[in-house]
Amino acid sequence: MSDDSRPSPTEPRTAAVIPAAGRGVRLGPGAPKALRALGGTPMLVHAVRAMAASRAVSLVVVVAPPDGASEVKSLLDAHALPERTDFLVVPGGDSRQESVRFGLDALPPDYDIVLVHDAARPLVPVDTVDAVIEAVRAGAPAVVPALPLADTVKEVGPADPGEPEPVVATPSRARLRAVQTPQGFDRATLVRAHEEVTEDVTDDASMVERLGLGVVVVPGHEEAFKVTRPLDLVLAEAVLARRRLNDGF
Ligand SMILES: Nc1ccn([C@@H]2O[C@H](COP(=O)(O)OP(=O)(O)OP(=O)(O)O)[C@@H](O)[C@H]2O)c(=O)n1
Ligand SMILES: C[C@](O)(CO)[C@H](O)COP(=O)(O)O
Repeated sequence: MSDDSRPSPTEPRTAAVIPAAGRGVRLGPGAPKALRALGGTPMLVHAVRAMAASRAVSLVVVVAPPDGASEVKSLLDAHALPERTDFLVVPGGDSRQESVRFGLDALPPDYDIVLVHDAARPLVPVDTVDAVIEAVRAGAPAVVPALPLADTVKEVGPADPGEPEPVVATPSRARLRAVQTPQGFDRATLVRAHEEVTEDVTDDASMVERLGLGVVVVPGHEEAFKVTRPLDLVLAEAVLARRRLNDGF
């Protein structure tokens, strides 16, 4: 689904919502994270291109920092993006959840499948995007790309001030997965989840889980990592430099 043609009129229409309204506190001082440069181009532009690389995606809704919607619009105008994809920019909210909801509210009616993709995962390969879309098309209400864990995980208990945290359990990692984006949804399911689930969650699929509906996993990709801390930016620059070398530009 990653060539230059448009999706056929009989295919379900797919839109991608990109929450990009976070500050990036863990990355350190500077511009909002999505606007910081990666290989000389704002991270958000990489994320938008990653979604638009899939032939199935015909609309990308960018959820901009609350006071930065016009800056983001100018940014998208200034960078080459595929002509077959439409773009919308809306202001974001105080939390990722709220930003995604604002993105969903802006979706035109004729989209059946919605991807939600962090601007902070700028390098996700198109094959991962397409695998998520295929699984939703095959009937899953919610799909997450995920990878097995490399580290052993400990659950810790509360600690007295100044004391080390006590380990209370070591879950078997065989069935644990580190979840990435884009997460893909049947649109009606995602909208219902955002209407009905009020607890704070860290990803959209957990809201669908709370509705009691099935969420399935497709293989994630190492290059879909999230740029969260300064070292992630170093890794992202290295991955991008390697791609540019391999592509010969
Ligand atoms: N109010 C918010 C908070 C986060 N996000 C987006 O959600 C994605 C994942 O969030 P994260 O990596 O945690 O980004 P930040 O919230 O910016 O990071 P931090 O917690 O370090 O401030 C990012 O693309 C971020 O822009 C958003 O759209 N609106
Ligand atoms: C959605 C997510 O990227 C899946 O791993 C993640 O949960 C976002 O978490 P964050 O704390 O908002 O970075």
